[in-house]
Amino acid sequence: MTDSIIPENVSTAPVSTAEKAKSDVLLSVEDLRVWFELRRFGFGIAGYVHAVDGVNFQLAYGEAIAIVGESGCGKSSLMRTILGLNKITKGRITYGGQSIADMRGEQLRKYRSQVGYVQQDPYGAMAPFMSVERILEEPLVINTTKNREERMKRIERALTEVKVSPVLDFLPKFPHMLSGGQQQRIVIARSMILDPKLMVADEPVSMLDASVRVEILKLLRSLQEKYKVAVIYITHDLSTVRYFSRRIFVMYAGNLVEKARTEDLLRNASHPYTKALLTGTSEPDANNAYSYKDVPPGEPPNLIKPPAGCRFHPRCPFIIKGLCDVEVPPDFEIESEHTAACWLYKK
Ligand SMILES: Nc1ncnc2c1ncn2[C@@H]1O[C@H](COP(=O)(O)OP(=O)(O)OP(=O)(O)O)[C@@H](O)[C@H]1O
Repeated sequence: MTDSIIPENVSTAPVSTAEKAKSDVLLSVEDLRVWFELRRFGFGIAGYVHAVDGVNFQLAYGEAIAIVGESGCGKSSLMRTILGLNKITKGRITYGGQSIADMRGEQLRKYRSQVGYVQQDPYGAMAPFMSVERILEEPLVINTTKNREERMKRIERALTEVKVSPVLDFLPKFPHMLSGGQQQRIVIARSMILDPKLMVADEPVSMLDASVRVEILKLLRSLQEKYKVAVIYITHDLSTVRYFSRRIFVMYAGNLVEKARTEDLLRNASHPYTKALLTGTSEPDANNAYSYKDVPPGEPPNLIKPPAGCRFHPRCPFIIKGLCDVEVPPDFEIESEHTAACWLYKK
């Protein structure tokens, strides 16, 4: 185990409630806003892209969640901010109780070593001139595993965990010599090699052949369960999350509009946008060829000037005029561990 910046006595057991005791919370995102400046040549700031705009959630030790939403809703901006790559405009992210914006030097290095990252494009994620051995050895060298023998043991263990075999055959290979699925296994091995407490997987299977997607998701799931690593799985594809995460957060135009346990969200989707997403999710059912699905028309809003009130109101078939187009809806409780930011659920 690498040096931890969080107390060692903290439980890594799977969680059962969303309202976690403080000591069970690994990551807390509080009223997070990430706005990107739009610059006009020579005339300063012309406006802001409100990519993440008031996001709140807590992630427990060892918990797997999915953040689902269509392209441009702010998923990657949220993920990059958690990784410390985007500046926080407002709000806070804490890890083990410490604000990541306040971390400096050694503390920041330790935080980064405890957060694994699996990208969408495995080939782009690896230096093409480095062998598998060097790709996996580099984080160990940077994070002061001085002993070469120890490094090799960890590399072999990581490759065995991601089911790449025979291990020794893969060590001298370069990324272009591997299939897409094998490349993603190496990226996963690299993300796990420092024994992270949190892994962020950004569309990890969307660039892979359909035949290997399930295998890679199952692998991530089994590593999550075995090592009790918390996972944030980011995807636009609702059909893949049901096999993966304990909770689903639905993101629309910079906001999390619905949060629920996976089975509750699929059984009792409440926000009109979630319903639309589910309607648009294809199931491998031959009868679908004969059915018509009524998906709400329109496009996601421009995040430079998002609509007032609920951001989904211009597309919503259930709009309450004078309310939805004026006031931002808070999270209303639908059932235990299930909220929807929609005025339809005001008591
Ligand atoms: N560095 C940046 N500067 C300016 N605007 C940005 C920047 N990064 C993202 N954006 C904008 O923020 C909004 C959200 O983008 P983001 O990539 O987070 O969405 P996404 O849901 O991950 O979409 P995708 O799946 O297509 O990557 C988009 O309008 C995007 O153009």
